[in-house]
Amino acid sequence: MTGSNNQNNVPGNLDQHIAGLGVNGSNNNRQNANNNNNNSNARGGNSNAKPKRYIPPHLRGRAPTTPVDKEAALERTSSWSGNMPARDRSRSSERQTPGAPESSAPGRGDRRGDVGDVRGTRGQGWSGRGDPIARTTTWSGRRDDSLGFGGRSGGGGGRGGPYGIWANGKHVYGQHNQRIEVELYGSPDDPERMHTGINFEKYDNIPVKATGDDVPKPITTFDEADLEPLLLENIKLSGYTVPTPVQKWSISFGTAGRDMMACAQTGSGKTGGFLFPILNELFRTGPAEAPVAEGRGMYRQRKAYPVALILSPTRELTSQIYEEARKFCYRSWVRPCVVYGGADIGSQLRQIERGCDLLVATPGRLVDLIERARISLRNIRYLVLDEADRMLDMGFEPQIRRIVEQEDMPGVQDRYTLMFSATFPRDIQMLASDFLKNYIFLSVGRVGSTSENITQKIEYVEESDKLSVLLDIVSSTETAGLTLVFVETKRMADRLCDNLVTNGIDASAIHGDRTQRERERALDMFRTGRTPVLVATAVAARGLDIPNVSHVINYDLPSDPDEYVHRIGRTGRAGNTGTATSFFNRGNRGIVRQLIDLLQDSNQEIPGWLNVVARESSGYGGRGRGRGGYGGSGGARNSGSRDHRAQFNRGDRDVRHQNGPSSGFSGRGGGARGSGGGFSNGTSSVPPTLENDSAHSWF
Ligand SMILES: Nc1ncnc2c1ncn2[C@@H]1O[C@H](COP(=O)(O)OP(=O)(O)OP(=O)(O)O)[C@@H](O)[C@H]1O
Repeated sequence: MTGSNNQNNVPGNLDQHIAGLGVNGSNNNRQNANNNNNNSNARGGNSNAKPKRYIPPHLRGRAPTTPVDKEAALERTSSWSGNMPARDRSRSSERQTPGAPESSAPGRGDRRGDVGDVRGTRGQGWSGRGDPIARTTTWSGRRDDSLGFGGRSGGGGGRGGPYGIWANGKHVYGQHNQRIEVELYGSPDDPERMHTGINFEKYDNIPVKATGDDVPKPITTFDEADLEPLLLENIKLSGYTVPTPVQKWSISFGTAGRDMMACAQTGSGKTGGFLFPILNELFRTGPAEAPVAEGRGMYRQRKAYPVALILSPTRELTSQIYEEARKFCYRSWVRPCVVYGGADIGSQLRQIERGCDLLVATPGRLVDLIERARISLRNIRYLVLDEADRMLDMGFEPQIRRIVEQEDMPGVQDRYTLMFSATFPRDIQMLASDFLKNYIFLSVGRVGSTSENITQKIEYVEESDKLSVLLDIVSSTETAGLTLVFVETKRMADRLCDNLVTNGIDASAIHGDRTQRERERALDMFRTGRTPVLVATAVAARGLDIPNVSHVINYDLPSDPDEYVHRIGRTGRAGNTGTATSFFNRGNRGIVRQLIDLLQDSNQEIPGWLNVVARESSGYGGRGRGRGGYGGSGGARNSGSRDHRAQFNRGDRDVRHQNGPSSGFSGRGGGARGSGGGFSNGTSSVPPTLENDSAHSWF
């Protein structure tokens, strides 16, 4: 695809090697990019010619919708989002080009404006997909608030509304509501809905290991799992027919009442992995006892007492988890709620007041609300740290300790704690143990490994050539779907986005310096295909689940291999396939060994030149890590560790053989190295053993 493809197996020392790769690659790439621009291809053209507009595959052939006045919609949005600063008008790509075809999928930003208008007419229901807070406000108008805010029972169920209640020790379901069902679950042909891909069933071939005392057996199917009927119904409405491995195990751990630390590959269903066991138990057991009222008079009821708390590191991921929770809480007594920074706190407070049983939050906003005495954690029975390794690294750990240890949350013995991530460095595992009791460590695939659904390419590209190569790639007709481009700095994200727009590519940018409104809008534009290229910083690296992302490009490679795993994991989700291309040059030598480990581990092709770089870069392995997990001159990948307790030889059991009849192992033998062949076929009779595993240098 690019000139740098020809550079494999170049002999010579590192500098010659790199210099040669850069020069040749750059010329070819420039040439290619220019050719592409002159040809005015699928995604762009030169700046003089009118660019042909790119239409993502899932929107092709659909009738354009009536254009809407987006600026007016944005203004309406301010009715709920408070005093947001004016949008940066320089992001020309995020405004619809006059006369350009409108996406048939209505943008969330536009619908959000409508929702803002609807808010004053509670109880009428709606079917848009706007702001979750505004939406909940509308829904929540049907609750019987006289019952207080402890989160036990709304009045909706009893009056034919969509809300369930808990009454006389029984779960009384709310009524079906077709509009809400369409809004929550979409329709089968909804382009914004994630469809499982051809490799979904192969998740069962991934080796699973659960270690700890008395590990219960996993469930095999949703139907046989003895799930609460309403949860089962909602799972089916969501289009899930078969549980993914992490769900099979976590549901059984939930039933057994065990804490867990679960590590499973990106896009393999970890959100359901923590929501299902929690909701199953909540649906079965009902709400907590009402807390003793605090304060007096009208202020008495203003504090919420959630029973489940899910903490996640970014606003967008928090919002996404909340959307997932809404699907599975439908018609139940459990009211999900969301709070995160950057959004209007007044709306969030009103939402909380109307009922808050399951709270999804970013740590900063939660601390704010605790300080305002609007949330108490004393009723918490379930605590989830999603992206747990991130939540416990240096940036978040003090806030997490404060929330979990220094407020009124029940202690570790009196709550269930669940931690999930695709990566779990050993040092963070050790730290995490402080928050868990007698937990089960679950690993689906190797800890910190990438999904084999992602084809990983490493291209040698000098800094000065990156833009040309990127233009070449995003302009290529081979590239279908949405493309997510990661850069290291916020400034670079803006600059690159502008460069792409100048070159006729419809792009938007997301990073921490943009207002929340701008961030959400950029994400909406991307999700709906109106700007099929999104330039992002690490803020979009973890957890985001956007259908049709077919290509992730590391314009700037991260220095942390775990960050690499999360970034490329935005594609190749739910059994779909995807491609990740990373630009590598001499500035990235610090990650070369870990990168090779990751590529080997998921049976990817390793360019010959990368091995040469690795050999000649020994000594770079320990540099530039963002946290303490990757030290050492050899640069051994710490995240490859399994359960860190194993080193103490405390009798942990390899329980992979309990994986159920439909499972089986990948047949990768002593790991993926050298075995070739993409996703394993599951027919091998040689499951990996502890001995095989320990042959890996990074265990
Ligand atoms: N059992 C299932 N059947 C069908 N689809 C599923 C199932 N479980 C999850 N999915 C879908 O798979 C996609 C990925 O799930 P999810 O976002 O939970 O992955 P994840 O493991 O948390 O990824 P990440 O590590 O990136 O956070 C989602 O679109 C989700 O709806």
